[in-house]
Amino acid sequence: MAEYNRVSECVGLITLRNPPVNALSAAVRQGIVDTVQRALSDPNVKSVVICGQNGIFCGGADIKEFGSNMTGPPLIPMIHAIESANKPVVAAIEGSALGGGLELALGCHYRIAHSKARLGLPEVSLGLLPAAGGSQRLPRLIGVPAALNLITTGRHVTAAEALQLGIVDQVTDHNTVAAAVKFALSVAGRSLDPRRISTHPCPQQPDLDALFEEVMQKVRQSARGAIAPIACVQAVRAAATLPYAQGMERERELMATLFTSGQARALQYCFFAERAVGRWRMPSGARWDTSKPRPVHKAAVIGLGTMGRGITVALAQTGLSVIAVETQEKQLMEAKQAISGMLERGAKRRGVAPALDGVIYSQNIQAVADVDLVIEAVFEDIALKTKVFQQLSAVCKPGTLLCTNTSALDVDQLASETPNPELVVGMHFFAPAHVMKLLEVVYGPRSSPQAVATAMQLGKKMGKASVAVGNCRGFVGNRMLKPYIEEAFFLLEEGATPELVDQALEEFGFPMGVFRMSDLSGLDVGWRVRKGDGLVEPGTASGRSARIRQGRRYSPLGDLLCEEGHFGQKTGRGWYQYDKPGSRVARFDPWLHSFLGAYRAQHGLVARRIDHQEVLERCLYALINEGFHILDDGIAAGPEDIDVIYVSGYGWPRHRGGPMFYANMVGLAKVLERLEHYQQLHPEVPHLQPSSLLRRLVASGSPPIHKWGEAIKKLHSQL
Ligand SMILES: CC/C=C\CC(=O)SCCNC(=O)CCNC(=O)[C@H](O)C(C)(C)COP(=O)(O)OP(=O)(O)OC[C@H]1O[C@@H](n2cnc3c(N)ncnc32)[C@H](O)[C@@H]1OP(=O)(O)O
Repeated sequence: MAEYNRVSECVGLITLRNPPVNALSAAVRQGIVDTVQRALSDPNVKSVVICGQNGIFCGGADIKEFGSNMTGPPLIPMIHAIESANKPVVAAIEGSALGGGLELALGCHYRIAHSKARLGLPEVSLGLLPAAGGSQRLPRLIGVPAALNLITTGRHVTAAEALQLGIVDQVTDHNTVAAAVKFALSVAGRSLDPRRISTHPCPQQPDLDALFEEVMQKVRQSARGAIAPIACVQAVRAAATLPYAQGMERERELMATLFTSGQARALQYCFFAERAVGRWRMPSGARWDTSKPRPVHKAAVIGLGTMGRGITVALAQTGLSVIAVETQEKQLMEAKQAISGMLERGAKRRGVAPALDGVIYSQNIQAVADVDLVIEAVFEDIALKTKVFQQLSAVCKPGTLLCTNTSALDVDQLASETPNPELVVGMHFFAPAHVMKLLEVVYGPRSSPQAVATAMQLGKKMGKASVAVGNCRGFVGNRMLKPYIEEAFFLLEEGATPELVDQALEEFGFPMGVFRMSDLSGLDVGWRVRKGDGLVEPGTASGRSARIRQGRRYSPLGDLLCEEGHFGQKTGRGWYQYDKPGSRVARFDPWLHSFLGAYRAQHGLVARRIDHQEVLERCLYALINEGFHILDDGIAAGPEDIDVIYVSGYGWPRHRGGPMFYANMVGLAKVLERLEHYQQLHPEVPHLQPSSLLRRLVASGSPPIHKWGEAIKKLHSQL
């Protein structure tokens, strides 16, 4: 797991070997301890180089080991042994040096990086802190403000930035190991005292207290209840104010709390879940590893409204050539200007040239004749989309993949309007499409595995968390959102306020509660859908019967606000009021509160006191319950798919792992018991009726989440 060679006669070369990322597993740590010892005791060796195989230095501690009893040599003494060595040790950094990998490099006396390498201490994103001395060495090396920034955000820096910050000593465009060996030869015999970072004092910083106060405030605000970022600030404070040994002790104490926390488990689950969703599978048995994607060199986007523009930008930024089609000349010109602006701003942020030439604009659908893939993003209207699909089928070369960007329409129905339904998939982007991480790739029973593989690969290229899901109303994300929103409406009827509901959800960790979110996205969106479903009735009827529609409890509150022209932020009025249309600061709306009072009186509803716990249980368990239905129906292949969708697209707090992980943490029996409780109180609400999968999982002993897949298979085979 760590190979030893002597090169250039007097350099001991240690190569970490643990594919794919040379994580510091017990065997790798043992290998490092042994090979360092060997190099130091060999009188012919004057200096040492540590590198990683296959162009990657080290991806950090082996995260898979965290859940089990850790064995093997611990990291901290291993790194100390390197730092206190009497021969210079040089880290040759290619690919990544992350977490424990960078901490290992910080224990070395010198660091040489390849220009394409990335370095960072991302432990915070796993619910941890850099506890192999990273929180104590980095501030000593680069100063407190820069170290705070890196450690609390977990961001990766380029080699150029690492050089500028002083993390690395040299950057090379050539063979990094060769450069490190040359460097190691040049420094052999030099005094190492100034190179041992742990012996440095932290660089002086004026007004340290004010700095930590300010950073702590910022971190608390953005952490939304996550504890690791706060512990990171505390650890860096220890580096700035305590001698090294005491700082290390503080680092150890803080890590001990984080290491066993539910948040760390949730965040580490998210790390693996995000990778697991790439290994998609369909109910037909088709899978990621047996389905070859088609190459996509040229793509087209049809319809350049908000979604089409964002999708065009996302595609162009991957380096694809894109034909952007909009039939109306004025809209085409406006879109061209908007897309160019987005490309220019994005390129400026990333320090690259804007891909303006990658987009060709056209008013004519014939222009897409030779593309490999089309994403249709016209208005959400099945008749319009059907017409576009029929035109595309006539125009495109054989084999072109036809994708529809829809959040609600039936992908199968569209597919059935084309001569080649196997080439049709849904690509559900989230606005703004060039920014939002999530992409639902929606397959129907006739979508070919190759079409799914191609859309999934394209999503990955665009940097999206791409999740393959089956076709159903609302797919996964919006289907689960429906009971969540409905429960929030019911809570208002029963006595809650938008402020109370939102506060409970925001304290849970959502960036916005359901009502602030609804004001942002526009109340008219849901109104249009409910009208389409025949649920909206002109509103003077009163009493319970007026609130039962299509045989189930219905709250017309959202419809009534829309009838008043209160569409949310865009009209300046919604569940809150705003200074002016378009303004974002939500304020208490006295009108809304008297409206709610009058509504309750009209319907004979008596307001009662509702607490945060009830808000969370009713909104979240209703949403989770729908997640179990989705798993049972085979719409999502596993709980990870649902959780990645919710964390990357719906603001579910990452440190709570996603709705299904949260249910697993709360305990399935408890979720079932609370759903049964609320269902008894509200028998006319079907979404509170516990899913049969949830019942069966509880009956089978509530297996842990990583065993649900197996349990579901077994339960299905028993049906
Ligand atoms: C005392 C505690 C001390 C230290 C704490 C730590 O060091 S915590 C770990 C800190 N390190 C990280 O957070 C890095 C995590 N990894 C990554 O960011 C990326 O994997 C990386 C290294 C940039 C490579 O990205 P790439 O896109 O090339 O590959 P991918 O992410 O798909 O990973 C490939 C497979 O490797 C597995 N993996 C990656 N890192 C680790 C790790 N640190 N431990 C265990 N496994 C790791 C990853 O799950 C993938 O596995 P697969 O089975 O193929 O899905």
